Amino acid sequence: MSEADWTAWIGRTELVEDNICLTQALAAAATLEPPSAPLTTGAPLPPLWHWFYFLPRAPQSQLGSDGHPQRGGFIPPIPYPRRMFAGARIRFHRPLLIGQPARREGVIRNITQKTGRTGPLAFVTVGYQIFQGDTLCIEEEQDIVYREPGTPVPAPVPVELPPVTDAITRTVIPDPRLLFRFSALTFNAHRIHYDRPYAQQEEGYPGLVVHGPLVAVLLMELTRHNTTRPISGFRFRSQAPLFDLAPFRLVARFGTDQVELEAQGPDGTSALTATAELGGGNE
Ligand SMILES: C/C(=C\C(=O)SCCNC(=O)CCNC(=O)[C@H](O)C(C)(C)COP(=O)(O)OP(=O)(O)OC[C@H]1O[C@@H](n2cnc3c(N)ncnc32)[C@H](O)[C@@H]1OP(=O)(O)O)C(=O)O
Repeated sequence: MSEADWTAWIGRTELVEDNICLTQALAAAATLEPPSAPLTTGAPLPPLWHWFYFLPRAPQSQLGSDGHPQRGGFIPPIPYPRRMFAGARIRFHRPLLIGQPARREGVIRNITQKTGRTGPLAFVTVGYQIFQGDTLCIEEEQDIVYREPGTPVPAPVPVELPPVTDAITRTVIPDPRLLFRFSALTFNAHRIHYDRPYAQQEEGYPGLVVHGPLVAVLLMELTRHNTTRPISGFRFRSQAPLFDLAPFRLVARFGTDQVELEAQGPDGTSALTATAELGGGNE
């Protein structure tokens, strides 16, 4: 299938309705262990937790061998086999309220083909708007990248990371239980996150791959628990994969109106960078 055929997907839309149910928020809280008060019906859903709703509904018979829904429905039929979450940009207008229905309108915004250091890359940019009633609560753009089979990725060689004195840090142990729970919360059956022989033999990774959105959520959690200000925006880019083979470090540097965030791999690689915008200031 040619690139021209994929680009016919630009403008394709998808509507998903859901209830921002308490059960799912409690499952997320059990996984992420926020230090704040337990969530209740009517409370605001923490930022980025909308990823635990509007879950994929492809029947089992319509999953691809990688575990994702077969392409060619909403997502274009890019022929490259290896899918990764590359990044996202999000604006939070008003928190979603737990216990109320919501709807997510999606659209394929763009499809671009590039050649990276690792080989050909096809980026699909998906736009989302999430509403409760008539109120636009969240706007988001996600970049998904598709890659050809490549040479196996070597395991990172852990080094002693330099101490950080001007930032808040947290070390995360990405064990398979955490990855499994995050896959379950997002109903994401992609086998690179839980099926080690598949991740190693079919996609060439040295271990289970840590979800980019999990790292982003953990950085958001670090941010929101260290400020009283609302989060008005968030953007991140996954630059290198993290694996379940060794702990990684989260770093949050608070500025006046924004927080610069980073996830550092065990070898010191900057695996994911993000920026959280703080609202409620003097703007
Ligand atoms: C959920 C879920 C899946 C996952 O969570 S997978 C785990 C999370 N994601 C990752 O670990 C991805 C980590 N990133 C990478 O491995 C590399 O960035 C990637 C995507 C393989 C690209 O590396 P390259 O070395 O081949 O690319 P270059 O640095 O040479 O750049 C080439 C052009 O591509 C643009 N680009 C690169 N990375 C990104 C990115 N993350 N976001 C947007 N654009 C990117 C780069 O700017 C270059 O563009 P030019 O226009 O300047 O040529 C699930 O599946 O649901």
